[in-house]
Amino acid sequence: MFSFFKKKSTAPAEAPIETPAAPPPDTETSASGGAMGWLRKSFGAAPADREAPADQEAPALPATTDSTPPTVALPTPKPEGERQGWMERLKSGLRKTGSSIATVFTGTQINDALYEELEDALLMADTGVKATQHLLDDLKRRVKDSKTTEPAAVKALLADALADLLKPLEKPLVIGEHQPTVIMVAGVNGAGKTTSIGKLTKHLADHGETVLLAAADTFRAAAREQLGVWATRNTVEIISQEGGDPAAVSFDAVTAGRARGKDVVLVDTAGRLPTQLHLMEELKKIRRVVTKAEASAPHEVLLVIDGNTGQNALTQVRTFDDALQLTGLIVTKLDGTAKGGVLAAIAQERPVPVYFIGVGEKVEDLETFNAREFAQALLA
Ligand SMILES: Nc1nc2c(ncn2[C@@H]2O[C@H](COP(=O)(O)OP(=O)(O)OP(=O)(O)O)[C@@H](O)[C@H]2O)c(=O)[nH]1
Repeated sequence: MFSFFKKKSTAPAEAPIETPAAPPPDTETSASGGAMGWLRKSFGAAPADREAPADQEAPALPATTDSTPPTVALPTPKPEGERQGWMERLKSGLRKTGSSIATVFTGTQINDALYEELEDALLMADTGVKATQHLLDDLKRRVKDSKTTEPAAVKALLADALADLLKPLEKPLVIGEHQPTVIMVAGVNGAGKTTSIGKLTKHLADHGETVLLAAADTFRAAAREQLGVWATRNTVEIISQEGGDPAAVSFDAVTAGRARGKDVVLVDTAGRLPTQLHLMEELKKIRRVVTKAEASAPHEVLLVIDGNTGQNALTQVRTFDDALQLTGLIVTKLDGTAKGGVLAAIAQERPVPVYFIGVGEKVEDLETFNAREFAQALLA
């Protein structure tokens, strides 16, 4: 599945633990735990040029025993069979979105009717007015330049236009530039946060990463339990507390992650609607308090969006980005959705990088986002 890179020494696996109540967020704590093995790797290529928020510009945590610079490399090529398998799942997941677009190209002529039909199909796929207009203009230019006369060839040109539009969203998640890499995850209820964190944890753990999970949903027992299951399954530690302040749990987790030499701290937050202003304030507080625990953190602020929600997902990206200065997205549930065009809308209107896309509930159904693969799968 994901591509991981070079691994240095590994430490023995730790037993999963449930920690006691978190300390107050304003107090520096020294959590127990021995030093772990150090790893330096990345999910892929160098970061794209999205500006880091001002409060993320503090120097990186120097607490590392590893003199090797972080690996920032291109994704490891997947074995042929594995790659094929993913493309098949992606294609089948996107079939509902793609089929109505693909039907447009079954005629014999390239004329206004074709473009009108295409416009309708793109809008129906929740591509949004701006991205639809952009794609149509770009496509017409490509058709003219290439003197294309076959509708089937126009479909290939649309795939090119779509891949170019989506390209700025393609960015790998880099792990290893900080010790630990602190990743905060937010999203509306049921978007797939905990599942995506679980899948990420599994892949990180499978590749020898030491992970600490923070169950910052202190109110919903089921959410903590769900995260706890992933922690146990992957033999990683979890900081969990019933009731109390989610920011305090996050603070404790980051402090413990530093003290125990973890590679990654993943903070799972409670689901909330962007319209619930007090809960959005709570998220901002978690972010601030994480920075108190580690000046350079959070290194990633991810929003998980449900691909089924189409244009609503774009609204969520805007609002959460304004509140938290997002560094990346995970788009889930692209399987069976007729609204997969929303990625084009995001690329056009709020291009926050898409680190992963999900096309199912299984671990292998979450993969890194590749613009060309996505465009090809959509118009297959
Ligand atoms: N079909 C499909 N289902 C998914 C995908 N990702 C997650 N799910 C399912 O979506 C449901 C909600 O996922 P959770 O991970 O619990 O969502 P959450 O955002 O943590 O939810 P809250 O804790 O309530 O905010 C679960 O049944 C998941 O199995 C996906 O890519 N495709």
